[in-house]
Amino acid sequence: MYQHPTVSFMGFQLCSHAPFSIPIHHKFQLSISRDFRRTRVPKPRGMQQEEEPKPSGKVRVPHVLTVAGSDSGAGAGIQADLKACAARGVYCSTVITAVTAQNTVGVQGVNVLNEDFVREQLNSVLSDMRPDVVKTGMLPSPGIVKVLCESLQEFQVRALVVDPVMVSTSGDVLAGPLILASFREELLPLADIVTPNLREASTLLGGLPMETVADMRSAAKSIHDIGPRHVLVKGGDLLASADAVDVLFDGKEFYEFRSTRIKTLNTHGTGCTLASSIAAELARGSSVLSAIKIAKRYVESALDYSKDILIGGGRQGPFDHLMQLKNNALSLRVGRPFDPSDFLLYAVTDTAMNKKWGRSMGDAVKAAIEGGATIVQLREKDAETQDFLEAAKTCVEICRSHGVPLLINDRIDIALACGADGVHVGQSDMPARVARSILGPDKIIGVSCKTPEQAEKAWTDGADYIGCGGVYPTNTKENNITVGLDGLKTVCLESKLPVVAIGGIGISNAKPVMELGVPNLKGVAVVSALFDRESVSTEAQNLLRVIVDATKAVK
Ligand SMILES: Cc1ncc(COP(=O)(O)OP(=O)(O)O)c(N)n1
Ligand SMILES: Cc1nc(C(=O)O)sc1CCOP(=O)(O)O
Ligand SMILES: [Mg+2]
Repeated sequence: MYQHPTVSFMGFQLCSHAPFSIPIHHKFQLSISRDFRRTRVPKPRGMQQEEEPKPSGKVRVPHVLTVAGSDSGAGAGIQADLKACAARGVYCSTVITAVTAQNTVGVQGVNVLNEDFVREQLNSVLSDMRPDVVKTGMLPSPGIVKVLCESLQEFQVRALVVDPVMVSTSGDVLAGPLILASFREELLPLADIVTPNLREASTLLGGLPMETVADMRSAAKSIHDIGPRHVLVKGGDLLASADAVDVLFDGKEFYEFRSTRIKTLNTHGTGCTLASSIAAELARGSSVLSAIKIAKRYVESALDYSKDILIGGGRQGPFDHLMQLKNNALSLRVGRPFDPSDFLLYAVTDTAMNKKWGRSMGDAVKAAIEGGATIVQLREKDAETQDFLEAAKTCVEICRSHGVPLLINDRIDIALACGADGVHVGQSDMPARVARSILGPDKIIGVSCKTPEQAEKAWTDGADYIGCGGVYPTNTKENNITVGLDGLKTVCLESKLPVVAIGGIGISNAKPVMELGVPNLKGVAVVSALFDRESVSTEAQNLLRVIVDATKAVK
């Protein structure tokens, strides 16, 4: 018997061109029996994948297949699932069930995919790529639910996470009443975990009121009776509770997860993200309980991180799954890309000198920039970590407001925590290659080099510049080997990276350094010539004049 039903979503007439009711496969009849619990599809958990021989030298990566709708605004749906899995280090393949036109205002249109084509996508992925976990989101027609359940019978996976999407966070209906029966009778009995919000839990239970944590508990129990192994009722919308409370029921015990509400409107896609993060953790081998804990922690961090980002003009914005947008926006505030001319006058701070002259780190940095310093490095050998971080944050603001890059000496952790533009490392510090892998492609990394070999390694390790010295003897750095002007010239001639000269340089001897006239030499880095003086800004002004004049003279 074939029917061509027309389903209405928010006033849109949606027609699945494929039949909703298909001849029932013999195997499938078992799983739609009324006694959901006894007829659960047997799952030999993890057996299939683990028994298969792996080609030698290859690493199997955890893999989630998401079966969901596309969100053109990319805050929810397939796009959220992809980003969440990527953020959690899990591969994510996709079967698209519907394409929605939506943004931060709401859902403007829905186009449901033909269920035969959904089946084709499922076959393609499940037959070849063998996902560990399947996560479902928007399943907009009973036919699609049926196709999915059949595929899950044919291709077994370790776990099924069902996010029973029915209404979008903007209040638009994404799966109509016809789906309810399919969810209850076909999909939920197969699920390892189902993650309804309050409205979805209430709908699944025929409109049960959901006003208290006690209501959530009783809903979790009733939904568990439908067949899923675990039920997580999400209480984010619970008005009666100051905290956000989620309730998990595993058939025996209740667990409550409480967290402080994050004040943000950027919450579009939190449901999809939580479910796909749970799926990702299950794919990595976590138990359901710890998968929920980790997934919740991840979502909370992403929401907190994104609470002030602005995308779209609607009521509810997306958040930043990869927690990168804010950092990028901050580093873009420098206003221009980093350039070797930034090295002309490189000011390097010193804890003891600031103390001696009664200056805060921020005051010292401000004065150096006012005098013309083109780049700043915080080299705080004696500062306590907390004090260093607080002062570094202040210096980041000062430098940003002047468009001057700020680097941190030695301390990658401080650089990350304060949002600095990069780091400077020496031969016995964190290797530049490791620093690059931690800091990513954008941050500036400098390496101290005394020889052409070290300069070559800095280049291959992904550094952006090298510091070469000591050009002259210095009291600022103990036991420092002096390479002299000759040593500096040799390194500059061999280096593939821009070079900044350092060590004992001041107004009286900066001229011969810049007059070496080697193209790679871009400037001088100084500590005591600026910071062990009464007026940092005056010294910076005078030194900059010497450097600029000497540079002009050799051109
Ligand atoms: C620009 C610049 N060049 C060299 C150094 C020295 O770094 P390193 O060799 O790691 O020694 P410390 O400064 O950490 O004592 C530098 N800081 N800046
Ligand atoms: C931090 C540092 N690194 C050096 C190197 O040779 O790599 S010399 C040095 C100290 C530079 O201080 P001042 O300008 O007071 O001489
Ligand atoms: Mg160092």
